[in-house]
Amino acid sequence: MSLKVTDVVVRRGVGPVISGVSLEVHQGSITTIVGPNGAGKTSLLESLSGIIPIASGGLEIDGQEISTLSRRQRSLLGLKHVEQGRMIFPSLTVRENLTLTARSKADFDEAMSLFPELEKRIDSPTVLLSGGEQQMVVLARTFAARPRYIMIDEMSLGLAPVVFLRLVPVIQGIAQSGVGVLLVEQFAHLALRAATDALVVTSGKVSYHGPAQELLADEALLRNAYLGQ
Ligand SMILES: Nc1ncnc2c1ncn2[C@@H]1O[C@H](COP(=O)(O)OP(=O)(O)OP(=O)(O)O)[C@@H](O)[C@H]1O
Repeated sequence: MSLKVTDVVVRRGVGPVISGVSLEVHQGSITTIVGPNGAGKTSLLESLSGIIPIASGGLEIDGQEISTLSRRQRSLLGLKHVEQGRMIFPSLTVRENLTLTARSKADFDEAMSLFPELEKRIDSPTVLLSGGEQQMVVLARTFAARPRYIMIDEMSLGLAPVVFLRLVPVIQGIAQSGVGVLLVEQFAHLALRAATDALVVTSGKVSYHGPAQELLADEALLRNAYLGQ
């Protein structure tokens, strides 16, 4: 079972921003995508979830071709995208945010169990929560919808590394429950340490796809991943 991307091309404006990217995310694994600014990481995730079109190439979820399906149809098949910025409903409480996506009490309870520290805030409007807690709500709400694959874009934006560190074991817990995770993260070292696989995207192309530990161990490759040099 996997999310399989084959030779995907994405155009924005005049030219391609993704030029033939292939990757595969297996259930229960975490793939971290790194690459310099403007490499096309966000555009890639946006094309996979259906925010922008895939110009050519294939996208399969557990063997089913979905590249021509709408964003909503892809989501219903279990492909969820946590976009940049905290997508919470600020006036709703933590409980209400989760109720929007959980289809059963069991799903609700399992999502809450990811973040015991949210229990005491469960009836607070999410606007009153810290940035880190708000991201916990975003993750819990997404997990409550029983995804098969989750793509997470720059979850740490505006957060201190130490706050992001608290989110890492939760993302690993989500993967251990059988979800395939695709992570784009500015704190690349932290995100690579949490990952099984790594993908380096430079100028819209894959320049490395392999074990995350191997990338972490290769100084030159990692420098290239950050700077595109
Ligand atoms: N809405 C848009 N319209 C047209 N071009 C865009 C748009 N958003 C991004 N681009 C262009 O697409 C290319 C890839 O950008 P993208 O944001 O996907 O890269 P990124 O790797 O996520 O970068 P960053 O790490 O800086 O967020 C860039 O050249 C960017 O200028």
